[in-house]
Amino acid sequence: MTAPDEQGLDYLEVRGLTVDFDGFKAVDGVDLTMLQGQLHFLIGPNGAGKTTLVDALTGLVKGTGLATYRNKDLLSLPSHRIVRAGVGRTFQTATVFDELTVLQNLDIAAGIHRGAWRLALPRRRVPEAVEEALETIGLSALRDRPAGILAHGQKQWLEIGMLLVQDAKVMFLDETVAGMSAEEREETGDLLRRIGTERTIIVIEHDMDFVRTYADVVTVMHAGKVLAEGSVADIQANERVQEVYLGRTVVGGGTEGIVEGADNA
Ligand SMILES: Nc1ncnc2c1ncn2[C@@H]1O[C@H](COP(=O)(O)OP(=O)(O)OP(=O)(O)O)[C@@H](O)[C@H]1O
Repeated sequence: MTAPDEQGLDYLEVRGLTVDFDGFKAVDGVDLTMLQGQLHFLIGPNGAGKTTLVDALTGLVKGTGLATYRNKDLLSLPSHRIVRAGVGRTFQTATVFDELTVLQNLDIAAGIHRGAWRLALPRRRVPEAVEEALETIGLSALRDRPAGILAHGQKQWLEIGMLLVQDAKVMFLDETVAGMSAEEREETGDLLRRIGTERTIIVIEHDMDFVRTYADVVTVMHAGKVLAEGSVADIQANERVQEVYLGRTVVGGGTEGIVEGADNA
């Protein structure tokens, strides 16, 4: 098989990633390869270590092992250098500035690549990347409105827009569709597919309908470790995954369902 880089694809490689909180391994020897162009979902019961894994890869907690992106070892970089290396994330709770307009939020996010003195200069026109991001996230018409008036789903899209203008090539999205309407979920899934072709996107998700509809690859975590990885069908057929989610083995090992009863896991 040709290696991803030989095909000109970007990827993030994680080997033996461990996060130890005073002797408790919240992430315990995780190996993962996340490839550009695939929507990669990270699922698992509460406390499985999903957010801690992302925290370690984005410099918020200390991890050991290896995490390589474009020849950079993410585990040795402070969080602001990880952002500059092209790796960004959203949080479970939106972190937009409510009093600032949609445009100002994007402009500030775009500023991470400008020096401090240039950031202070007045801007004559909206940068192209910001215009493009507004269009992509579907908020052009609301550009001059304060972010505080946005609906829940729109705030999440603005956060994604902020990653776009930061030129994040790797995006970790933490429970992005939680609390969204069915329509907003569909729009979000379409948005992820559109921006995902040129990026490496990893979504932490509990909404199994969303996972089933949009995932190319699913990694299931349990107790800090990778329990299983594969397509949605592979994961649904995996008895260990069924046991973890439902606390029992499904009779007949049915493929439908594992995750059917697990939406609130
Ligand atoms: N700073 C910390 N100190 C000690 N333990 C922590 C810390 N942060 C997280 N943990 C523990 O690590 C484990 C993994 O937590 P984490 O939030 O990564 O799980 P998760 O899979 O993201 O869960 P959820 O789906 O509920 O967000 C949990 O047992 C949690 O209590």
